[in-house]
Amino acid sequence: MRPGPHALPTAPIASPSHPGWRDRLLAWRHRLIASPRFQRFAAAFPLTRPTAHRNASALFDLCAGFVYAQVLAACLRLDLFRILADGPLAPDDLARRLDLPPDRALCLLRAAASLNLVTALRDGRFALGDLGAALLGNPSVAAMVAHHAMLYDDLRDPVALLRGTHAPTRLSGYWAYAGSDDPAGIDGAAVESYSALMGASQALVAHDILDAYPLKPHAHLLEVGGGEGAFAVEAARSAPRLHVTLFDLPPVAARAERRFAAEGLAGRMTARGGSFHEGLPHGADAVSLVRVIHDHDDGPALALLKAARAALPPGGTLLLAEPMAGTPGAEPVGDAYFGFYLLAMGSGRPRTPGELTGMLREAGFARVREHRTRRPMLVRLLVATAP
Ligand SMILES: CC(C)=CCC/C(C)=C/CC/C(C)=C/C=C/C(C)=C/C=C/C=C(C)/C=C/C=C(C)/C=C/C=C(C)/C=C/CC(C)(C)O
Ligand SMILES: C[S@@+](CC[C@H](N)C(=O)[O-])C[C@H]1O[C@@H](n2cnc3c(N)ncnc32)[C@H](O)[C@@H]1O
Repeated sequence: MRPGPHALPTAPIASPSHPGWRDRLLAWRHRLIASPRFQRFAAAFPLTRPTAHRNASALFDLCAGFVYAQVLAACLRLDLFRILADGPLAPDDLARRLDLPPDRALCLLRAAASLNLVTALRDGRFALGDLGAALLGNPSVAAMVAHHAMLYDDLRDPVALLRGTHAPTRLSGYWAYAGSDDPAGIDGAAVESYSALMGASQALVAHDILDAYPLKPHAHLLEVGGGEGAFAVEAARSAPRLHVTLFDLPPVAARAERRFAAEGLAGRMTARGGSFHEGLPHGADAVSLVRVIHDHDDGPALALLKAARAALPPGGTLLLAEPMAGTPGAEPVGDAYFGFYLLAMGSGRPRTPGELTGMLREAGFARVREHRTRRPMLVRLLVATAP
């Protein structure tokens, strides 16, 4: 387990012995909301009823979220959405296809319908729901849900995880490079599973990044921590004159190399193996870090940004793309999901665009701008220029 908590940027805090009027107002509001009498009143009074119901519902969802996630996991394991892809089916037919007793199948179908994963039709049959249909188009999400079994185990005692007293986590074993003293020495078997998961899920983010920042103006991209090369391949396809060098741990780079050959792109794409903690190859006019910086604690993350700066010529461009903390409308994705995910992994943390901008400046980049992506929940993009 990693040592103590990270130092975080601090904001001025009102002294608890002299609370300001805002603190007193907040304390009064919280006492009121905590009062069972007020809760009963607010749930009945027409002007407060909608907010009271919304809050009660939000709190219930927080209590029950892990059950909802297991309903989803069961649907995916039983292949329910693919079974329904050809059209609605009666519960008995579904029970047979799912290999479940009829009453258990109905239990799952009703649960899935309540979560908009499937739809209960008036004639008693069940059809795909909007969310189930969306999942069919994103097979990598199903792979993510399956691998969450490890995260479930690691979150069994969240306080031990926070205190650093947890036994070694399953995710820290899965992500072999997390906390490794010799990442370049990691063997092929240790990278196979996470590389395949990342390769599949890169489809979720690659187009969003390339649409937000077209690479056509560049001659040579160094794709750092590029995994099996899904982003690198999309980048090369989006800019037909672009040369791409992918840099990753040796066994991962070997997987990417095979992919470039299979895609017929070996002429302008190469993969190099090594550890980026030892520096980066020079010669590219753009460097990309896709879902890489958040894996690393502040010291190594800053060192990597400095290595990227050193690898670029004056005017060169750095693309930093990953899910970020504090994303408006998706705060729980960055701060809760990735915050705890990376805690379980034992390395890194999600950072706000402001924190990353500060690190990029400290690493020597001159201009940092955010380019809006289509789905900031999944990936945001900072583009920095080397002076
Ligand atoms: C048809 C008509 C007329 C109207 C329909 C109404 C309408 C507009 C409906 C919308 C339908 C639609 C297009 C829906 C689309 C939904 C999509 C695209 C959903 C996408 C969901 C994506 C999800 C849930 C992604 C999940 C990603 C996860 C869990 C990622 C995890 C990543 C990890 C663990 C990464 C680890 C890497 C590390 C270690 C942190 O570095
Ligand atoms: C979370 S994955 C992201 C992969 C890919 N960029 C994506 O978005 O799918 C992080 C990548 O960084 C690579 N990596 C981790 N430590 C590394 C190191 N010290 N040197 C080079 N690559 C490393 C991993 O092998 C992995 O492919």
